[in-house]
Amino acid sequence: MEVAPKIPVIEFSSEDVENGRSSSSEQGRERWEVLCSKVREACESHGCFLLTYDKIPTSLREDMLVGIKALFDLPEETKSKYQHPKPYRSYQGKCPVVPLHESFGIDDATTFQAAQDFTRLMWPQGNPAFWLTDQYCFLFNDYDSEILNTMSSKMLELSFTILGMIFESFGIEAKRHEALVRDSRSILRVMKYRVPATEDQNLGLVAHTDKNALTVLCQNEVQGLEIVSKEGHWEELVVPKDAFVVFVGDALKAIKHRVVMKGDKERYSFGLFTLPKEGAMVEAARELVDGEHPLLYRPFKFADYFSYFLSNLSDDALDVYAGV
Ligand SMILES: O=C(O)CCC(=O)C(=O)O
Ligand SMILES: [Fe+2]
Repeated sequence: MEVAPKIPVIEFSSEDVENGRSSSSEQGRERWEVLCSKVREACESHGCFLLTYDKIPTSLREDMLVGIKALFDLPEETKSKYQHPKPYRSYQGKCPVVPLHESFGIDDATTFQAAQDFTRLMWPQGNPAFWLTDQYCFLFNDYDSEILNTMSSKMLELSFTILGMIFESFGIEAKRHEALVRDSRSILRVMKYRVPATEDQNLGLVAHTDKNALTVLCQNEVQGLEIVSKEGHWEELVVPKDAFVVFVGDALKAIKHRVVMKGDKERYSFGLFTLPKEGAMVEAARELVDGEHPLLYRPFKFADYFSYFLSNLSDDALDVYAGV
C-alpha cells in the first residue's frame, strides 16, 4: 500500500478567514489570494486537501467524538428508531456489504431544532453516557444537541468559506457565492467502523465519490481513508491529528475514496456534506465557458441527478446524466 505524499496540508487562521480579501493590509490581501489559489489548485489537482483551522476548537471536536461514541454505544433497538424516508439518513448498521460500518445522517443539524430532535429521540430520558442525575439529564440533552449543532454550523461555515475561495480564485462575482449559500443545505453524517473480526474483510466503506458539492470530514485518531491516485492505485490518506479532510464532490471534481480498517481500535468520523437545496440547479458560471474552455456538463437539477445516481449507482453517473 502506497502512502499519498502529495495531498496538500493548507492552514487557515481565524484572521485569514475573517478578513479575507478585505484585509486592511496589503500583506493580508496577498496572503488571502495565495490561500485561495492553493485551495483551488488542491481541488483541481487532487480533489481533496487536508486543512488545519484554529476557528474550530479541538475541545469541540473532542466533545463531538465523545458524544458520537456514546451514540453508537446505545442499543441497536434505540439506534434503529432513527428512520427517515430519504436515502443516507436512517440508522444503518450491520449492512452485509460493509458490516464494519454504522452511520446516521441528520439533515440541517446546523439548526438547534434538528439537532435537538435527534438527541431527544436517542436519549428520551437524558444522556446516560454521562451518568447524570435526572435533574441534569434534560439539561445535558440540550448541551449534547448544542455540541451537534455548534459543530455542524462551524463546519458548514467552513464549507462556504472554501467554496467562496474557489469562486474568488476564478474571479466569479461575489453575488454568485451569495446565491450558492442561499441555495445550499447540509447533512451531517456520523460514522463508526468497528475493528474487523478474523472472519471479516477490512473494508470499512466501499469506494465512492461524494455526490454533493463539498464535504468536510473529521476523524478520531484511527486512520483508514484511502484515495485513488491519478495512476489508479489506492493510496492511504494519512490525516494529521486535528486536521480536517476536505473532499470536493461530484458537483465540482470528485475524488474516489474508501475506508479500510487496520489495527485494533475503532474508527469514528463525522462529515458535513454541503449540497444544493431541493430544486436548485447546478450550472457552470457563464464567464468560465469559452472556445478554449467548452461546456462539459449541461445545467441540471441536483435532485434529478441524485435520483438518477440512485437508480443505477454507476461510477460515471454524472458524465452519462449531464455530460455534453
Ligand atoms: O469515515 C470516513 O472518514 C469517510 C466517510 C465517507 O467517505 C462518506 O461518508 O462519504
Ligand atoms: Fe465519502
